[in-house]
Amino acid sequence: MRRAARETIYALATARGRAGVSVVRVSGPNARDALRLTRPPGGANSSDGAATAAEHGRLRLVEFARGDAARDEPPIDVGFVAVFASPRSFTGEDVVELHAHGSAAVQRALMDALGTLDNFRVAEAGEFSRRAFRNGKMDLTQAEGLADLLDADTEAQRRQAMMLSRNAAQRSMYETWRKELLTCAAYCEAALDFGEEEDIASDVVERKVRERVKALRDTLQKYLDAPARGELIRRGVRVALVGSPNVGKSSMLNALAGRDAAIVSPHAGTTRDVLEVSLELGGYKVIVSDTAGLRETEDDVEKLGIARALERAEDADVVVALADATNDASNIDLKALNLSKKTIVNVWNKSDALSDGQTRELMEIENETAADGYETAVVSCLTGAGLDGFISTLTRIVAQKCTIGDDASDANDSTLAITRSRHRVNLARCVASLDAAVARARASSASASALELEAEELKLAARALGRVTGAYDVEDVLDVVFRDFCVGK
Ligand SMILES: Nc1nc2c(ncn2[C@@H]2O[C@H](COP(=O)(O)OP(=O)(O)OP(=O)(O)O)[C@@H](O)[C@H]2O)c(=O)[nH]1
Ligand SMILES: [Mg+2]
Repeated sequence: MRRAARETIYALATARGRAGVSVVRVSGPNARDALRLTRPPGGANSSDGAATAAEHGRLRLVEFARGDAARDEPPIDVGFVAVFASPRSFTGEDVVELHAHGSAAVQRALMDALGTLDNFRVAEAGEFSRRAFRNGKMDLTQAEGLADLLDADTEAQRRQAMMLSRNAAQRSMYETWRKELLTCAAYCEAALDFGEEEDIASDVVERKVRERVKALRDTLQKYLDAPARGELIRRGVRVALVGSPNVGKSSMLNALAGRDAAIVSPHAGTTRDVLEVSLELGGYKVIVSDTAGLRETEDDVEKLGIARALERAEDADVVVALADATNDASNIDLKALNLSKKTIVNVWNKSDALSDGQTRELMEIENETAADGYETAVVSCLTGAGLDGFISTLTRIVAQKCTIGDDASDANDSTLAITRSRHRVNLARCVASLDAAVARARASSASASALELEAEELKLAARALGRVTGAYDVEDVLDVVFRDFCVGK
């Protein structure tokens, strides 16, 4: 999919379809040729200079025409043109932006006209950003941040993406760590160079390298062990609604979604498959799954549905275990499910149908389960009673999962260290190499070959970190990072 940057690329930078304005972006060595499609307002014969003398970054009012040959033809549209001279542009190349009216016909006519220019072709998805990366305008973590910003639905996603794309905060974390490792590797090599004097070698390695490597290893491990807040904010906190058939799981999904997303019926076993709804709670993205009711069954389709429900519960960050408040038998045995480490909320639904005696009994059970560390709620999806309380409990849990206690700087750090599985994999690789380095050092203290191997492991560890920002092995990761971009970005 990689094509030469010698070609000039163009694409619609704004969404396709009807809008007030749409922007076509052109980037590459011949980008200024796009100015040949522009002429001063009033036609070719009015005083010249609108296009060719365009000032860097300034919008100029122009007419768009089909090309040099058709100067006397009526214009395609009237709009603005802006020129960003290399290297002061998004891609680092010469960039020209054509701002026209946002209609399908104008967009098509402009794109067709650009297609007639020599060495021009339509951009591939993410190609502008890829060129920006190649020209050193951003590193991979910033490119990922930009992709996240384009995808951001919630406030927390937007904030995190801005931090990644603008401040290069993630890059500086990884670069600091990488430099530390390269420094340590350099000490090892320096010790090797003075190898004849064994004392110097062991002294340097012992004091400087080992302590520093161990400290860094522990720091990185801390980030790996910390809850994956950055990832959670990006992909959303997963909440699974599980319970016996007919307890009101689908009713709860509909109540949370504020619409009839799932079928509700008095027949036990109505929901067979997993149904997902995305919501925003407290500024965070939440994905709620309605699942098939759990019970013994001979029905093959229902069995499949139940298997999926259990899988969903295991994958979820929060499990909402629903039961029918009027029916003790509807409580599921949570211990039988593999839900260790999950946050569990016990919800008793249908509180509207409780007798006074049942209400008292339920309150006792509620107190017991709360004492066991579970969150609890008593609600009625039918009347809406208790739902506000339940939703604020859920919001609190979601916010806790996405943020961290009091130390704000620590919160930012641990949220930013890992925002994608790509980062996690490389961080884990780095820690593995550091462990290997420590093991080498321990196995044969300060012998020349051990030092050499130790330096090698440290460089491998540094390389794993470099992969995150794009300092190494760029070709392997480019397609992964840029594949999610749309055409025109
Ligand atoms: N009285 C009362 N009935 C409710 C309440 N919530 C749900 N129901 C009824 O309970 C029945 C089952 O509701 P569903 O939401 O379909 O239950 P479910 O847990 O999704 O059931 P399955 O998909 O079969 O597992 C329906 O007839 C609902 O109208 C409630 O709060 N009070
Ligand atoms: Mg259902």
